[in-house]
Amino acid sequence: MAVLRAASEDEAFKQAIVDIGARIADSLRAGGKALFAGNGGSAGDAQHIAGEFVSRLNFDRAPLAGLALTTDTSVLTAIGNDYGYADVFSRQIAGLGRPGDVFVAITTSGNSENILKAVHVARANGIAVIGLTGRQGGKLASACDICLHVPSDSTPLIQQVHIVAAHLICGLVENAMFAEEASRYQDSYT
Ligand SMILES: O=C(CO)[C@@H](O)[C@H](O)[C@H](O)[C@H](O)COP(=O)(O)O
Ligand SMILES: [Zn+2]
Repeated sequence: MAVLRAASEDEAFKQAIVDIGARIADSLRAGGKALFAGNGGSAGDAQHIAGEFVSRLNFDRAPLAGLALTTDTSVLTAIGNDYGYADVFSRQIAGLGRPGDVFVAITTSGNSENILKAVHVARANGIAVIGLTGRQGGKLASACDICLHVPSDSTPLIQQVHIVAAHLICGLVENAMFAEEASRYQDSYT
């Protein structure tokens, strides 16, 4: 896949993976949590990665505090119906987020309104913002603490690389937080 090859040769992309892994590990060590959100396929990615955090990725270890904001249909429909779809994530960030948490915003365009509102609320509440996006990153790009850009403008191709990057990030977090267990695991995440 040409986009994955281009990403793997892109120093900024690789550095962002390392920086994001370190940033999330720092937050979790300090008692924070990682909140994930996205629309459509990226909602699936948010859930997928939160699942790795709370359950496990590569080896048995204690659960990590990860939460997808895309899963509770009562919450999503109540907010969507009573306030509007643009508020479905921002209201959850306001209610569930705490200073020191990390919000992982997954948007291929970088311009989804509900994600941008959530980013705004996160920043206002002392929550670090990590963006997973595409080549340009839209309005998200300038609002992130760390932004991972996949060098493509195609939503499905960007998403395919997002999940590769998210697995790598999760592996780095796991390795950073559970060094002893990680030393017994064979595959390298460097
Ligand atoms: O999965 C796909 C396309 O692969 C779609 O469901 C896609 O996620 C949706 O069109 C999203 O609404 C796109 O939003 P975003 O990535 O621009 O924030
Ligand atoms: Zn898709």
